[in-house]
Amino acid sequence: MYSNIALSIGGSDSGGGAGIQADLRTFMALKVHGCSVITCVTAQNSVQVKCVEPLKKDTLTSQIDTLFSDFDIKSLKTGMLLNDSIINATALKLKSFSIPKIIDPVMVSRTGSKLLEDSAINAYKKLLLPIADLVTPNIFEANLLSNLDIKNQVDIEQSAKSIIKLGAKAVLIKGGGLKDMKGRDFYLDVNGGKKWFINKFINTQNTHCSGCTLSAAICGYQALGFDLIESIQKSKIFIERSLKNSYQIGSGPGPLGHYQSL
Ligand SMILES: Nc1ncnc2c1ncn2[C@@H]1O[C@H](COP(=O)(O)OP(=O)(O)OP(=O)(O)O)[C@@H](O)[C@H]1O
Ligand SMILES: Cc1ncc(CO)c(N)n1
Repeated sequence: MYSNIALSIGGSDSGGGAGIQADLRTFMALKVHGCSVITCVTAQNSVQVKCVEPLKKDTLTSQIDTLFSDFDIKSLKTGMLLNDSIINATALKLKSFSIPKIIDPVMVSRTGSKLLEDSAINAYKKLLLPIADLVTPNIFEANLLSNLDIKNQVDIEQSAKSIIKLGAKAVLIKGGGLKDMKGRDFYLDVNGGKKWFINKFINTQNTHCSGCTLSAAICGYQALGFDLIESIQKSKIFIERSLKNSYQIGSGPGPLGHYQSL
């Protein structure tokens, strides 16, 4: 029986750069069997998100139930959850699973489109952060979760403290959104454990869904049995290699090169 199984709960990116497609590629590169629960379908390429359609609540929950009734899923991550209703339904299901849960609070695409309705930020704070083993906001998302305007390293550490107060067991704030912080991510946990995880700056425009890839890699390494800190460490190596191997497929930022990573 093959038991290295991970689950991604998120949106489909028709361009194949982000969302479920990026997560499954990441799992595959780590030799983890990837399952997926689609929350919504996006019509997306490298320059725009043209339309978004959420799935019906029953279709969403049925995917989760069907997977857990048969597979021994070892870890899971969430990505694009779009609205209150999807966050509510997902949180209700996830509460009962005692596997590592990584919450990537996807809010806006690299091309600037909203992937989360404004009114749903509170649902993230109330329902998902309290059940998160790790939450992985970028700078923009950390600002919204902590009501700050992060400008530097000190602000990042302050924001992480606020996010822990919302109930997450650990937080990893990704520095990619600040000019001098690309590759530098700050980790803080509920026990006061803290660490800067740093990878080399890679000079590329092809960073479409570097965030999805990082959280999927952490989830994948946890499915392989590594603890959280080891999983983050390994994922930072994975992300650096994937950024080095990234490529352009349209006129905007291209995807990461997961396959060439190992
Ligand atoms: N140019 C870069 N060189 C090296 N590492 C980078 C670079 N840009 C981002 N990273 C790293 O990639 C990971 C993802 O960070 P980023 O801040 O880009 O996430 P994100 O904004 O959620 O991405 P996306 O919205 O595209 O999914 C982090 O570990 C970050 O440090
Ligand atoms: C479906 C989906 N999930 C996540 C992102 C984040 O970049 C995206 N652009 N699309």
